[in-house]
Formats: sequence, C-alpha cells, structure tokens
Amino acid sequence: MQIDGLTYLDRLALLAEKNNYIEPDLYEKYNVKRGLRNSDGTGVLVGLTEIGEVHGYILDEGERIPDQGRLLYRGIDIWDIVKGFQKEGRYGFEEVCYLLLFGELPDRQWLEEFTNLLAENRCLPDGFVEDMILKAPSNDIMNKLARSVLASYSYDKNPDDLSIKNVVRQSIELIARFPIMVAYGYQAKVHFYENQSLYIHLPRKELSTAENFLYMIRPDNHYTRLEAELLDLALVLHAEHGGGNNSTFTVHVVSSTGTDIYSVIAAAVGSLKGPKHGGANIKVMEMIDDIKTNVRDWADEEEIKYYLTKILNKEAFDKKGLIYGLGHAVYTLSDPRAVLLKNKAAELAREKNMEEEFGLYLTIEKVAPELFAAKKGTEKIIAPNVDFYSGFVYKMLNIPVELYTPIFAIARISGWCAHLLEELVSGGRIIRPAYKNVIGKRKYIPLEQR
Ligand SMILES: CC(=O)SCCNC(=O)CCNC(=O)[C@H](O)C(C)(C)COP(=O)(O)OP(=O)(O)OC[C@H]1O[C@@H](n2cnc3c(N)ncnc32)[C@H](O)[C@@H]1OP(=O)(O)O
Ligand SMILES: O=C([O-])CC(=O)C(=O)O
Repeated sequence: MQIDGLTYLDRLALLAEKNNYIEPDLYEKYNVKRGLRNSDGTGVLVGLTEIGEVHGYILDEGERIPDQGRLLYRGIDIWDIVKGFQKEGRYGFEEVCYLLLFGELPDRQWLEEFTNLLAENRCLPDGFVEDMILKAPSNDIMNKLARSVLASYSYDKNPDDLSIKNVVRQSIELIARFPIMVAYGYQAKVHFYENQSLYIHLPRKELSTAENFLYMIRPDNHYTRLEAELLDLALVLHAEHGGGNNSTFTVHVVSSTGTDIYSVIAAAVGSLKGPKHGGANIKVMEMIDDIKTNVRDWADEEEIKYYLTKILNKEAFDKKGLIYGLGHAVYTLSDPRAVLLKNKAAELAREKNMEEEFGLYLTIEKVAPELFAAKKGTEKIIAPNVDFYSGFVYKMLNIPVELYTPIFAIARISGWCAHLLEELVSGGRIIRPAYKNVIGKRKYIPLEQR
C-alpha cells in the first residue's frame, strides 16, 4: 500500500529515523563517553591486558602529545619480532600465535610441536566442506567465515566447556582452520557466483599458514617464497592490537557472558568486517579505483587534493566523508605496521612496474592531513593505518580483493583467542556499561484512541 508515494516500509523507515534521534547536546549534558572515548580522544580505561600494547601518544600532565607508533606483543616490540624470524630465514606467524596465546617465546622444540599441532588440525570435520561451505555459499567471504565458525559448534563434541584446556584446544583448531574456511569459502564464491571451475585443494602438513593459504586459493597451487614471506609478514602484523580494538573488545564483551567460543569468534568476525575496522582494507582499494577513475593526472597534486576534498565533503566515492586507510583511534604520527608495509609496497612496486599507482598512495598520504585539518579545523594528524598499504601489497601478490579482510581475520583470530583466554582467566564479571534513558515517562494509549 502506498500513501503520498511512500510505501509502508518507507514510512516505517522515516519513523525509525525520527524516533531514534537523540539531541547531540544531551551527550555533553550527561557526560557520555561516546565511542568509549574521553574528551581528549583517549580511550576509556575498561580493562587490563598483558597481550598487546599499542602506543600512539604520550600523556604529559593530562595533555596528549602525538608520538611515533609502537606495537608490542607480550611486551616484545613487533619490529624486533619481525627482524628476529626474518634473520633466521623462517616464517613468523606460528611463533607469534604461540607467543600471544601462551605469553612467552617458544624454544625450538616447543615451536616445532606447536607447528605440528597446527598442521594436524589443518583440516575441516567430515562433511563440513560439502554441507556447510558448498551447500551454502556466500558472495561475502567474511559472512561465510562467520557462518562457518558458528557451524563449527555442531561439529564439536564438547562445545560449551569453558575449561582452559578445552578452550586452548578449540583455539588451536580455529587458528588452524581459518585459512581453510576462507580459502574454500572463496572457491565456493567464485564457482557459484562467478561461474568458474571449483578447486578444493587439501592443505599440506609441511607448509606454513601463509604457504598453505596461497596453495589453497590458486588453481595451480603455485606461489613463490617471496610471496609466502610477504603474506606471513602481513599475518604477523595483523595478529593482535590490544584489548580495545573493536573486534577484540567484542571478544571480551561477548565472552564475559560465559557463552561458547564459536559465538564469541563469530561476533568478532562480524565486527572486523566493518569498513571502519578491518573492512577498511577493501574500502581503500575501492577508493583508490574511484580516484583513479576520476583524477585524470595521478601526478597532479592539485587535482588529487580537489577530489579528496570532495570525498571529505561527502560529495564523492561512498559519500561517507572518510578517506579510508587514514587515521586511528590510538596512533597519531605513525602506525608501525603501515611503515613496514609501505616499505614492502615500495619494493614490490618497483619490481612490478607499478610505481605510478604507488605514487598516488604517497600523494594521498602527503596531502590528506592538511585537507583533513582544514575541514575539521583541528591539529589532529591522520597518518596511514595498517589498512592503507596492505591491500596494495596484496594486489601486487595477485590476491583477489575480496580476500583482504578475511586475511586480516586469519591473522587476528590468534589475538582474539589470546584475549578470550585472558578474559576467562582474569575477567569474570559480565561487561555491562550504562545507558541513560532520556525519553521520560509516557502513558500507554488504548488502540482506538491513537
Ligand atoms: C584495523 C583498523 O581498524 S585500522 C582503522 C581502519 N579504518 C579506516 O581506515 C577508516 C578511516 N578512518 C576512520 O574512520 C577513523 O580514523 C577511525 C575509525 C580509524 C578512528 O576513529 P576515531 O577514533 O573516532 O577517530 P578520531 O576520534 O580521530 O576522529 C575524529 C574525527 O575525525 C574524523 N576522521 C577520522 N579519520 C578520518 C578519515 N580517515 N577520513 C575522514 N575523517 C576522519 C572522524 O570521523 C571524526 O569526525 P567527527 O568528529 O565529525 O565524528
Ligand atoms: O586498534 C584499533 O582500533 C584497530 C585495530 O584493530 C588495528 O589497528 O589493528
């Protein structure tokens, strides 16, 4: 039924918009920490952790002083971790999973056993591929991943047991299975939605997580050592980011209810998918494609500035006003992961003859802060975050764009599981902040009198 050209659903949507509007002034009046942020932009302190430390500024007598970013896993600087395994010529992601989950660096024997344990668990339960992946494909791999995680509950003989030993077992299974769930979800997508041949390659025990993933997504199984090393580096850099990032905080919130690991991790996958969080790596690629289409000369700084201003003014691209891949809730001057990925992107761009496109990224990184400052009237610096250069690196590795956020999930599952264990050991209280009701009292009116 249509009234004034509006459908019933249109009118419901208008009501939903009108009756969910809250005066912005009220947030200030009641001192609401919107987005769980203090008035100076720092995060509200809601927990303690020993897993990841994210350093982005110095607090000096209550003032927030921007600083170069630093990221530490269990107290060890990410730069040192990367230098360490690269110097020894080995892959690093498995070692980082161990470090995050168990709080210390493994010696050679413990690392070998842990790597073997991951390899043994790198298979899906009987019937899972046929019933849960191929019979229910999705156009979106993150959606498919969340459903595969939830479906795993029914294949687990002991799904609700929250003893640490059981959750460690479940965590290792999930870390080992995420690359397979993503790879097969992707293969199902290209087969059922894009009419291409179906490839279900079984993972191989002797390969690392990064190698196996490349092996499973490519029809011919082929990858080079350099490609696997770069993917391994990306996995290491994306593995953990403290307790406050949205998906990890989701882990704390959901697990604080005492629910099972599959419910917790499926919720975290849903959070990571969002374009302001892990989903930004796909958005960056779409935004760059849009800029490439609309800016005639990629070397012309003024033309790029003009178009970025349109993006900031919500007149171009997705009209959300965001330049994706820039800005961070904690980092200010730099995100150490973006610095590492930028170096890799520069090397690869030279090798692959893609320096012109790389130059576009550099110009955006250079001019966006001043445009942002002019628009917002602030001194705030927006530097590239981990999502700015990661997609460009994946593109040069010929990894399809729909896999960029799922790769983030393949890495971050290790941090999520570490935080789940920490919540179970040291949390214990249901997370339950307050919302003030500002509508006041109203009377119930009988149907005939409305
Ligand atoms: C793995 C990760 O999650 S890394 C982050 C990936 N996300 C992105 O790259 C998306 C683009 N960036 C953003 O949206 C933000 O910088 C976030 C979500 C990362 C951080 O958000 P916040 O902590 O709220 O940022 P902050 O407090 O600095 O924001 C202040 C203002 O600047 C705006 N802003 C921040 N970054 C950007 C940006 N890249 N482009 C345009 N505006 C921005 C915010 O929208 C906010 O505007 P408002 O005051 O009108 O609401
Ligand atoms: O910390 C955050 O807010 C976002 C995040 O997960 C990351 O940068 O890796």
